[in-house]
Amino acid sequence: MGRRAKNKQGAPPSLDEFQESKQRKEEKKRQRDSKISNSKLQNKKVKIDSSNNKDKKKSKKNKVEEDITDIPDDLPQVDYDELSAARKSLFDNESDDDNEEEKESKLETLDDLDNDDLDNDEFDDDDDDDDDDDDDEIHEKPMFSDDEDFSDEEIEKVNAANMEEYSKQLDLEKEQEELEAEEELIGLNQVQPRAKILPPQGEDDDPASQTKDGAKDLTFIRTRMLEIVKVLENFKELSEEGRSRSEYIDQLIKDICDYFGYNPFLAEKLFNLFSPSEAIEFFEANEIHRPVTIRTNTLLTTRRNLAQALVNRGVNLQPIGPWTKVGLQIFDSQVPIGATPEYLSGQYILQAASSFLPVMALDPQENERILDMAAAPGGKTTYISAMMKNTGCIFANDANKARTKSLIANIHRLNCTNTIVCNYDAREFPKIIGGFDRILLDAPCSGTGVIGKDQSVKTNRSPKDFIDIPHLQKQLLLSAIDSVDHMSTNGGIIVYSTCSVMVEENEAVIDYALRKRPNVKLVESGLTIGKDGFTSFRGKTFDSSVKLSKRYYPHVYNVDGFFVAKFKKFAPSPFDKSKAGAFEKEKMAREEALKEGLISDDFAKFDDEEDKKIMKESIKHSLERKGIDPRTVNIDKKLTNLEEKDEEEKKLK
Ligand SMILES: C[S@@+](CC[C@H](N)C(=O)[O-])C[C@H]1O[C@@H](n2cnc3c(N)ncnc32)[C@H](O)[C@@H]1O
Repeated sequence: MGRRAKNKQGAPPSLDEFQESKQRKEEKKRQRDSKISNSKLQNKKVKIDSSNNKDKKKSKKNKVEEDITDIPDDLPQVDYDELSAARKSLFDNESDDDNEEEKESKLETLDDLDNDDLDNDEFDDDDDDDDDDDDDEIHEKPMFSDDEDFSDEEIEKVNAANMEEYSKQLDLEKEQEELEAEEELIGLNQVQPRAKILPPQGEDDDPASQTKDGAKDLTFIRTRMLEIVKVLENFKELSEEGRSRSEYIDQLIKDICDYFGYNPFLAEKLFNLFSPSEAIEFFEANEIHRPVTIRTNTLLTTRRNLAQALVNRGVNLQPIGPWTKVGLQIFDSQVPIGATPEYLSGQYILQAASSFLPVMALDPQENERILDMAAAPGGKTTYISAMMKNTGCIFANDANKARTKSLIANIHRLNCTNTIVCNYDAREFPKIIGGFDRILLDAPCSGTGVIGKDQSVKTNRSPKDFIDIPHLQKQLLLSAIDSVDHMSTNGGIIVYSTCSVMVEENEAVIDYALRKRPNVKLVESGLTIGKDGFTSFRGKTFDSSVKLSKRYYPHVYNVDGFFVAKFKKFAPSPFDKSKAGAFEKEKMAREEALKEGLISDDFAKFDDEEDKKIMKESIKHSLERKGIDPRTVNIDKKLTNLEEKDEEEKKLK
């Protein structure tokens, strides 16, 4: 786990707020950088007078107020005094403004809330303090107008009342601490000339990178990362003579591993996606949880009614942003969000904001036949169902039987009556059934977009994953394409999505599908936010239409890292009627990939010896569970029998 994750962070701001705050931070960072550079050039000790700082703080606050009044009309009016904000950026050497600190202190309470989507135990807490009085209040004091949906002002007014208590908690001590840290950092930059930031040639690391007891000095490492980024962005002027760009990059990646806790392979892969400074922003964003968000189940309620009910229970919330009419962001709550009567009766689902996007791109219509190929635990299936107003038919499939339990539970809770759950390897489609109007393939992936939620990704991913996973994704996508009806009146649509930021799992997969299935094309996703997909990456060029796909990053949009691409099938293909199942497809794909040199011989093979050991253990446990002493059974023979049976089944297939 990374250092900042350990110091558990509060929930960051809403998407719009996040982007505005980001712009302000960047401007301040630029000013700060030039200030530090000047001070270094002059090699003078910068004395920070605390009274000056107070003035500076005041003027900063005035500046923010000016900024707020400058918000264009088309953006939602955000009252910064009422909103929660992301924790102070690791590389932001100064506090943004007083409001930010105020927001931070308000958010301390949010540390208990976790945005682990649908399976979150914390939210499933049954400790529900709601009582009937609260419900009565809903009827006695309607807080929202009768419009179809509420206005942002309405929500903010109510939130203001709820948040008043928190807004009084301005933490002056914290402000002072931050100013001291700022002073210290400027001092550090001064005594360590930029020219000498790399360890001396031939030495493993700078002795100063360790504390007295031999541990990594994280303050030193953090400062060095910042300095290396500056050098890389102005290499000609700032690099040390005789040191190459790759030496700086190597050191930076080592520091990223030490500071944030990634394995070197993944750190480098992620680093390569961005400019050096943006990479640091990305790594930083992975240290904080994304905001807690819920999706209104419009089969049972409206967002306005839901918001009113939750606000009356003491939940501080706000619409996520203008791009969704069903999402609400939760700032904090006096009741467990996963156990309110509204939750239990299916009026909402805890769902990451980015998970709305593929369904919005799919744009399901009433009375259509839709396949959700990898559906568990059902966040997207239930949204599709709501968009179809419970008409038509959804096949919600998942290969993992255990996971279909939570899929079924969510479908029931959210009252989706147009859904059939099935449990196939989705590569079996269209052999099982084809001719769908639309298909969503929310593919299994490496999870590199959701590191903020699952820190284990930092150390678990290896080069093999980025061969095996895309290999499966490609087969699944071809199956999706072959299972769609190109004659569908309004459909013929396939949406491919992942919660990964890796090119191998995204652009490379959809480019592969375009090459293998010339009867599909990429079309506009209809999504109003997102960065364009890459059309080239590190020497690889993709079809120019790949630009139509959308990328989402935590540091840009304050949502999970995500990828969405929308295809339209306009002609049949010989594969539509293919009776090849998963086994044949895997075989064909493997042969093809071997020919193309995409995979090596040991690809997706198991270590037979290792495998045998595990199987023996499992047979032993299974005997014990049945009350049989394993010593009385010939386990080797049992294993051989099992292997023979397996081989026979394969042959039969
Ligand atoms: C990203 S998750 C899906 C999340 C889901 N769409 C949602 O919104 O709740 C990917 C899913 O793919 C499933 N999966 C993995 N391999 C599969 C395959 N070959 N066929 C079908 N499903 C598969 C996994 O069990 C996992 O539930």
